[in-house]
Amino acid sequence: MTIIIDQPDFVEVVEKKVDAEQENELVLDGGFVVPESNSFGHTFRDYDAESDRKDGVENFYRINHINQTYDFVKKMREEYSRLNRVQMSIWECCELLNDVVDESDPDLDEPQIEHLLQTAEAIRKDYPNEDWMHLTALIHDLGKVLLLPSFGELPQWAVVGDTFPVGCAFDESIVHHKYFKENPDYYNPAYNTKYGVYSEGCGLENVMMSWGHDDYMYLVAKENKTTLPSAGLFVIRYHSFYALHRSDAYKYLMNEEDIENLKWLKIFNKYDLYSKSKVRIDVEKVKPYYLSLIEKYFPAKLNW
Ligand SMILES: O[C@H]1[C@H](O)[C@@H](O)[C@H](O)[C@@H](O)[C@H]1O
Ligand SMILES: [Fe+2]
Ligand SMILES: [Fe+2]
Repeated sequence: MTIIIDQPDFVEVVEKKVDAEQENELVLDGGFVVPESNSFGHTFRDYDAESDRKDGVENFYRINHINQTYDFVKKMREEYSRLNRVQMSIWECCELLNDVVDESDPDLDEPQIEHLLQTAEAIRKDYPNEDWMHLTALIHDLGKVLLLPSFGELPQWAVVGDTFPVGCAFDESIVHHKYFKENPDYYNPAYNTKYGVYSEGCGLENVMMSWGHDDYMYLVAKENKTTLPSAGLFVIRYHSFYALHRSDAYKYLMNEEDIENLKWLKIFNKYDLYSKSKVRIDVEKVKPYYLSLIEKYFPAKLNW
């Protein structure tokens, strides 16, 4: 059995069938083995597969699509740019994430810290010299702390799930697109055309994305003056933007720098998605390595 995975147009990414004993798996990036199914036995990101999680995930997207409006996002960005809630280190935040459950994810019901380490360790194996990618992977979902009381205890629909631009038409490729019909922006002529409030090649940094853990963590990293390269910040900020990195929608909003950074995002996504498994990482064993990266790229305490 083979599964079809969108091919990123990046030379280093290759997929090939492996030998008979691993016949259910695909090799990616010259080492990473892409499992055929998630821990529930379904193909990844199958939002229609019958499972215990299906209805909950669909209901999540219904509420998400109804409420993520241009005005809502604007308010949230203003509110959270103040970063006046908590002071803590990156590692402290990783530990906090253990208390978080993500209701949007059909592929994962493990504690979030497992997912962070599984993603980071998988990338580290295949890209040993790109330490900034290891750290990017470790922190990419930290913004999910928005669900916790000291960060405003936002509802799931305002924190997790795939993201998409607001202020222009919602692309058909977005998961459960039909629920946008209940979003007021869907009927607003200022926001419901191809470009909406944007223009061709304006650059994603000028586009407002639905509010959630991606944009929040990007703000935290940037405002606390991380020295991660621009590709790392891009990965954090757009890793849930599946319409772009999976379906090639909204490409006309990108500028040159976005096009470059998208190559890394496509690589990152394979690890973010397919490393979700029941294989546990020994946290204490890998902790010193990640602490050294945190020290290299971040201040000891950050404002959140
Ligand atoms: O359900 C998942 C989960 O919330 C991830 O953290 C996010 O990045 C994905 O885009 C989403 O599909
Ligand atoms: Fe995420
Ligand atoms: Fe993730």
